[in-house]
Amino acid sequence: MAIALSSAALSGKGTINPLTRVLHFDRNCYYSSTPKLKPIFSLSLKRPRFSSRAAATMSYDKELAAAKKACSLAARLCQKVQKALLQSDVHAKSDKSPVTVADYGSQAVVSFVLQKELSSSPFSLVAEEDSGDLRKEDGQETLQRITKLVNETLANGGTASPLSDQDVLAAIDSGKSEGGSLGQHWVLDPIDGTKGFLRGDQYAIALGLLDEGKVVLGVLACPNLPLQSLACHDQHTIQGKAGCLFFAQVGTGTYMQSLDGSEPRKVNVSCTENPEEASFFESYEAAHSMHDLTSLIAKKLGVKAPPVRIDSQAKYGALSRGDGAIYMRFPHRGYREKIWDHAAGSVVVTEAGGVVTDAAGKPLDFSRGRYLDLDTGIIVTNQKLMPTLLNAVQESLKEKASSL
Ligand SMILES: Nc1ncnc2c1ncn2[C@@H]1O[C@H](COP(=O)(O)O)[C@@H](O)[C@H]1OP(=O)(O)O
Ligand SMILES: [Mg+2]
Ligand SMILES: [Mg+2]
Ligand SMILES: [Mg+2]
Repeated sequence: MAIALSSAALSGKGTINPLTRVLHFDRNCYYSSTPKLKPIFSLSLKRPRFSSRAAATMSYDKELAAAKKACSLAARLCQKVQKALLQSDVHAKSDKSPVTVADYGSQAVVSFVLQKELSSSPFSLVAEEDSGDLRKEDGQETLQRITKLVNETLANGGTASPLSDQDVLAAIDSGKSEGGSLGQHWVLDPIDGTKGFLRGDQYAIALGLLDEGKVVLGVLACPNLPLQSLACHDQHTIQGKAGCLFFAQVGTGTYMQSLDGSEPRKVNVSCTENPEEASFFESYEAAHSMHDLTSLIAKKLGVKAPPVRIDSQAKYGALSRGDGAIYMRFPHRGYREKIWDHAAGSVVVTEAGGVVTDAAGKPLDFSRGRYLDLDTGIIVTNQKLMPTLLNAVQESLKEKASSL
């Protein structure tokens, strides 16, 4: 099927801009049985701590409900800021302050809501932002804007007593945990895809929970992601509603609902086995992932469709519902991946039947602190395609290295 997508279409707006790209998507089909792993990569789907699906379901229900509430409220805050940003003039768009306000505001809201909803449990949060700049003299005006925004958002969510500037700083700074392999730690990217946020395109509020170093639940709020599959859009389709909330709990599958609260539906990754029919996602920003390398891999695989380039962990969400079949991410030399950029996304995809590994085929290890210690890149696809993808990745990396 040939379809056309524009950055405007992907961002949930109704116009097609001159950057419209023609894309081919595989037909969506879904896993119905427990996926089996091929031995080429050393992944374990064992779920320690749980002896049954029921036990897994019971274990994190309360945490999941709190995480969904926190991310939905933070998404409202971000939407409000992005709307104001897009209505402002061109000069204001290159100003970084709106995204700063939304980043801090989102982190404060998530932190506050989790602590309030789960007040009887110890709280540890590994989050991207800290309040250092807001505590400086020239940060006071920004802090006041953030506090106002946070209070407006929480009042809409039913919290009556307003927070002070100091409460907001404390909520942001509770994200300083180092994580690790012991106990439970929340992992938050308050706005993942800041570039997309500023452009008016895709971004996500990404929240995961680690238990003994494993991601046991994840929530991805994607305010600009269309509810309909990206594979269903064409040039002539009027853009439908946008705003998706993906959530997954280990052992129970992945679900998606609209951010304004529709009934959740179970989602599954694409089951295509033929790489020629597969489409692949990658970063919109060439500075975040090597587009030349992914194009070499795609050529080797025989992928016919051009890449679908979108920002943020919205890629994991879209992949979990089968909008495309592959996600490849190869940051430039020297970049260190952080756990908050993949924790929520990885559990959303794996619970939908997908596999997430580094370029050597190893599972991502979230137990080593704030950074992921991995080999070269991150690749994501369904169980059947992974061995083929891994081969193509490793051959392409060798070719690239020998051509240098
Ligand atoms: N130089 C870089 N290389 C790779 N990723 C980056 C780089 N700079 C920022 N990022 C992070 O990449 C992620 C989004 O990438 P993409 O949209 O391309 O998938 C975000 O987490 C973004 O951080 P941030 O959360 O601050 O936006
Ligand atoms: Mg990020
Ligand atoms: Mg971020
Ligand atoms: Mg950032």
